[in-house]
Amino acid sequence: MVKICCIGAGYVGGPTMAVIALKCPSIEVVVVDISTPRITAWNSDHLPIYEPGLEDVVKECRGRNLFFSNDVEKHVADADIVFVSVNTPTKTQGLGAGKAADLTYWESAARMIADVSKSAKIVVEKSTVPVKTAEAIEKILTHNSKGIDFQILSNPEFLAEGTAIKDLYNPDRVLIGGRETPEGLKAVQALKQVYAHWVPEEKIICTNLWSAELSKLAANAFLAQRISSVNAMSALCEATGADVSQVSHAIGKDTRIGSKFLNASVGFGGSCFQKDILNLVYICECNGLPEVANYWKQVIQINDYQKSRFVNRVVASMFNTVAGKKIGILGFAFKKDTGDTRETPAIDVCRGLLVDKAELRIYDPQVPQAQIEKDLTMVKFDWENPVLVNHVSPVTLNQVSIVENAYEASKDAHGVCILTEWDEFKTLDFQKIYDNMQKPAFIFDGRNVVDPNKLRDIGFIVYSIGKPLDQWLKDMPAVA
Ligand SMILES: NC(=O)C1=CN([C@@H]2O[C@H](COP(=O)(O)OP(=O)(O)OC[C@H]3O[C@@H](n4cnc5c(N)ncnc54)[C@H](O)[C@@H]3O)[C@@H](O)[C@H]2O)C=CC1
Ligand SMILES: O=C(O)[C@H]1O[C@H](OP(=O)(O)OP(=O)(O)OC[C@H]2O[C@@H](n3ccc(=O)[nH]c3=O)[C@H](O)[C@@H]2O)[C@H](O)[C@@H](O)[C@@H]1O
Repeated sequence: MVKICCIGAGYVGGPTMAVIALKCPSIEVVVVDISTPRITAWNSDHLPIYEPGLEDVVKECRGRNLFFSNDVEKHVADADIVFVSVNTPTKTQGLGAGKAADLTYWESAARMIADVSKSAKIVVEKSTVPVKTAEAIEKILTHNSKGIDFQILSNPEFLAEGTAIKDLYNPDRVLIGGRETPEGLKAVQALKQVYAHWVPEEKIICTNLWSAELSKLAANAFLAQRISSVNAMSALCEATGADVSQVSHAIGKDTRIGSKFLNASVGFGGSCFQKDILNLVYICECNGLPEVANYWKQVIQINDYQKSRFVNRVVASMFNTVAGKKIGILGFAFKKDTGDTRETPAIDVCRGLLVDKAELRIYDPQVPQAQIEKDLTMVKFDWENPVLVNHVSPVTLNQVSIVENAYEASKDAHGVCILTEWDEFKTLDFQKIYDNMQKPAFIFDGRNVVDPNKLRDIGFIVYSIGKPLDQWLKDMPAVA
C-alpha cells in the first residue's frame, strides 16, 4: 500500500488529503501537524475549518485510510510520498520584510524530513513557494540524508476556499513539476498515478520544477490583477455614471476576456493573493527587474485604494464624521462560504471606521467573536512600511460588539456596510431593517449583493460599488 503523509493540516492539507483518501481507497493518507488543537479538531465532530462538503468526505474516510496525527516524525518516516503544506506567510522582519515569503516553517519541515527518513521518498511542495525553493529544499535534504534518495516535486494547489471540495473533485488542471532526470520523471509518474484515480489524464500537466513553482504565483497574480482592474474601473464608473456590473458583463462576453473574476468589490482578501504577489514582486526585484516588480505591485496598491475609498465614502456621506454613530457590519470573512478572515477587507474597513470613532455592530454567520476581536486588535504590518505597525487599542474594541444576526447588527444603526457576499444577505427583509434604523438610513454595499433601486424605493440612501450614485452621494464627494 502506498503511504502518503502530509505535513500541515490547514486549509489546503486537510481538504486535499481528505479528497485523495476518498478517491484512492488503496492509499493510506496521514495528515500531521505540530498544532495539537488542530489535530484534535480534525479528529472531532467540529472540524477546524468550515468548507462546504468537507465534513461528509472526512466522515467517510477518517479511520479507514485517512488519519490525523501529531506524531509528525513517525508518519513522515513511514511515508513513500511526503506532501509539505505548511504556511508560507510574508516575512515581517529582516531581509525582504514586507515582501519575501517566510520559509521558516518549510525549512524546519525539510530538516525534520531529512533527520527522520530511513527510506527513499518523494517530497512534494504543496505550499506556495518562491521559484527555486525546490533547489534549496534539495540542498537541505541531500546534505543531511545519509545517502537516501529524495525526489522533489512541485505540485501547487489551485483550490479556492468555500469551493475547495468542488475544486478538488474537478480541478481545471493538476500541475506537477519535477527534475528532468530519469529519477525525477519516475517521481512525476508516481504522483501522476495518485491523481489519475479521478482526474482525466489530459488535465494533468507535467513541467519542469521552476515552471510549476512560477505558474502558481503567476496564476494568483493574474486572478488578483483582474479584480484590481475591475475595481479600478468601479471608481471611474462612479465618477461617470457607468455601471460596473454592466461594464463587466459587456467585456466578459468577449471570449478572449471571459466572464469570471470580474466582480467589483470592496477589495480582495484571503491568505494568498497579497502574499503571493508581494513574493512575486520580491523575486522580480532580486532578479533585477524593477519595472516588472512595479507593474505587479500596482495590483496591491489598487486593492488598498479600494478599501480606503470605501471607508471614505461611508464617512463622507454621513456628513464627514461617523464619531459615535452606530454602523452595522454585515459579513467579516474574506468571501462567502468560509470562516477564514485572513487579509479580509473587513479588517481594514472596520479599522478605518473605528479610527473615525464609529460604533460597530458586526455579524458574520461563520466567524466567531474571538476571531473578529483578535483580527481587529492584532498588530498589522504595513507591507510598504513593514517596520511600522498599526495597532487598535483595547479601548477601541469597546466600540465593537459582535451580534447574532443581520437585524441585530442594523438595529438603531445610522448605516449598514455589507462586506461579505453571504447569500443570506440577498434575502433579508430590508423594510424591517429600514424601519429599525436611524434616519437617514444608509446602506453601503461593498459586494453588490443588494438591488440598489429596490432599497431606494424603501427609503435608503444606497452606495453600491461602481454603480451610479444617489444625488446624496454626489453632493458629498468622497476624497479617495
Ligand atoms: N488557503 C488556501 O486556499 C490556499 C493556500 N495555498 C498555500 O498552501 C500553503 C498552506 O496554506 P494553508 O493551508 O492556508 O495554511 P494553514 O495556516 O491553514 O495551515 C498550515 C499548517 O501547517 C502547520 N505547520 C507549520 N509548520 C509545521 C511543521 N514544521 N510541521 C508540522 N506542521 C506544521 C501549521 O500548524 C498549520 O496548521 C501556503 O503556502 C498557501 O500559500 C495554496 C492554495 C490555496
Ligand atoms: O492560492 C490560493 O490561496 C488560492 O487563492 C484564490 O482562492 P481564494 O483566495 O480562496 O478565493 P477567491 O475566490 O480567489 O477570492 C479571493 C478574494 O477575491 C475576491 N473576489 C473574487 C472574485 C471577484 O470577481 N471579485 C472579488 O473581489 C473574493 O471576494 C475574495 O476576497 C484562488 O482563486 C485559488 O485558485 C488559489 O488556489
